[in-house]
Amino acid sequence: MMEGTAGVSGHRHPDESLLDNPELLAEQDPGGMLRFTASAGAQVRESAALAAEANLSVLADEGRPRAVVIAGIGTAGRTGDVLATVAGPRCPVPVIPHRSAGVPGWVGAADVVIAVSASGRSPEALGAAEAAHRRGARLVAVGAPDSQLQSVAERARAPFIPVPRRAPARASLWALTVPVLLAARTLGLVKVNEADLAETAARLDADADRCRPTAESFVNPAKSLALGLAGSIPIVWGSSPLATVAARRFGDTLSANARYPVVTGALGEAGRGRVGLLDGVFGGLAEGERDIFADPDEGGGDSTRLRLVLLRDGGLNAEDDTDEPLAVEERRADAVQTLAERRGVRCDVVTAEGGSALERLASLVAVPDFASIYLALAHGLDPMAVPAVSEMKELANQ
Ligand SMILES: O=P(O)(O)OC[C@H]1O[C@@H](O)[C@@H](O)[C@@H](O)[C@@H]1O
Repeated sequence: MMEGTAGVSGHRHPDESLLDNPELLAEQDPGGMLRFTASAGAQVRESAALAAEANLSVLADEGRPRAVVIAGIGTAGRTGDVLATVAGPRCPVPVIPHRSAGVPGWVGAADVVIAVSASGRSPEALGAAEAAHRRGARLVAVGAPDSQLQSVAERARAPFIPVPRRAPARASLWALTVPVLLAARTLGLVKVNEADLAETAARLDADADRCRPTAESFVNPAKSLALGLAGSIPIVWGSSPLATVAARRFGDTLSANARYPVVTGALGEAGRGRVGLLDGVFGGLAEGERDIFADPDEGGGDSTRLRLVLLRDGGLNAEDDTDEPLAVEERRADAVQTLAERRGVRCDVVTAEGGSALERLASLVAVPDFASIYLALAHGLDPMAVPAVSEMKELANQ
């Protein structure tokens, strides 16, 4: 164990053996981040039940809104990206994730604001809920029971979905996402049915089982993904808009849980610029320098390298003429794999599975979520407590 600056401690180099020692894993994860993450399927079921109890139907009384704004920060903000991608290009109204204080200037009585906050007290969600109320927009709020957000929603006579708090917020992605989707369904913006929710929950359960701490690295997809990434700079690209949301989520968890720098984005966009990273000092140039007789699995003290994680969707919308043709997406994903191989940059591929957009998203999020935690644990980092985030809040007085 190395003491870093300002009381931050951990191993500079990953301790791979730790991942196959469930007792030590539990010790390194005192807050139970693995357990919270394994509750993803249960979160889907619980939040669906909570949303059913809330009086969401009042949202539909005034018909289809002009636009929907999803206000929140961090993981709460990601739920807006999930809604936008699940609603897809055929969504009849704009779906706009909003991460800064208040709401956009144009929001008014014709619009719906969904304010989301796991703690129920982020200034961004609270400010948005208050602004929505002032401007006469329809409001729905999602967050911790008995929170400030609940009070604002009550004052505004707006539906509130009380999502039990699981600290930290990033362990509540599914608990927060489902009410957002169900509010949008009430407004006629997404087609998410009960079977989709049940199948998504079942997939999250099955993936949690494959990624459980007692499953050893060679059969555990999350442990092997973590070990592949250890010591490298991860580049995570999604082949479709849906896969790109999953890529950004992996960026969130790799940074917060494992404290790794990471580049994330859409492969289509990356192909016009950022793919150049593969040519650079952390890509082809570093690989060219490698000692060909060295053990390829040996971390060692030599140069840091990129590791590409490609999240491949494969898509459901082959018939959908407003989407990019599936064949284009597939060709581009194949191309970047070939390119990575040419540059000697190793590449992990996670391929979406499932019959609905939501289940496909879940299949791209679950294993990476666990991988980010195993990567933290391999470095002796508590995946739950992030001193820099708390210190930043203190310094900024938030
Ligand atoms: O969802 P709430 O509680 O508003 O938090 C929003 C965000 O706040 C930040 O400070 C971090 O804690 C994030 O992990 C979190 O997603």
